[in-house]
Amino acid sequence: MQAHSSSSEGALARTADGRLGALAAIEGGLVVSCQAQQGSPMRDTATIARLAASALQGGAVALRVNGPDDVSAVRPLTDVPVIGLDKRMGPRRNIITHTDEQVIALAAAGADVVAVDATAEVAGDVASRVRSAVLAVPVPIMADVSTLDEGLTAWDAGAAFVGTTLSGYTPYSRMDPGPDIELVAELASRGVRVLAEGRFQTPEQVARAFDAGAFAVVVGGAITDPIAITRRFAAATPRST
Ligand SMILES: CC(=O)N[C@H](C=O)[C@@H](O)[C@H](O)[C@H](O)COP(=O)(O)O
Repeated sequence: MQAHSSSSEGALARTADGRLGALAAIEGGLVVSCQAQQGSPMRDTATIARLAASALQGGAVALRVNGPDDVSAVRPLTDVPVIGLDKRMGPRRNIITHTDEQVIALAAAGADVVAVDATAEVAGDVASRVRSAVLAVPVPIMADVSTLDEGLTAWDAGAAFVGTTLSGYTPYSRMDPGPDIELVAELASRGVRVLAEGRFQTPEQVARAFDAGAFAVVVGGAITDPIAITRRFAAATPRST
């Protein structure tokens, strides 16, 4: 078993330019993902900014925001960390930031943390992809992974956070209807700083992720997607087919 603590120290050292606050600000809190896909009535930068402001009033300790335009709009609203990503269509519908150009654009737009796709499916060589992103910008990198192996590799390559974001979205990862708390526990037990993310629907699940060792929990659709929220309630009605 490799020691994984050295990457943690590396992440802290990399953020000693004043960004150390990002780690401390996120620890033990709720991060709210404020995103809307093309085709949604919510897909409008001003609307995303209002979602972000609402999440902040509700107690979010950080925000996760898609694309440089939305990051730029949300940045001036708050001092809490903004995790930027750039989600594109590709072999699957949710390819997260996968080039250094995207990483640099997000940091330039004001992201305090940049999330990258660290799945073998997209990155191929996960270690090289993460290392390259780490060297490209002076802000911490969050590696969005789908499996334990990807998470450990990304952490050893210098990611400041590993997100369970993509578990259930690669063909080889665990496909659970709910959040992958098992992956959170597996990563945390190896000393990885884990952001639990993906398919959280209830506060009880959030508490379970912290019990499993999560550094913080990211919730998206259950808070910020009125279409998905409506569907959940509509499905409980006699009219639902
Ligand atoms: C897989 C993928 O595309 N995830 C994206 C990553 O940023 C977002 O669409 C999710 O909303 C986010 O991860 C939060 O997850 P959830 O909305 O399930 O709470």
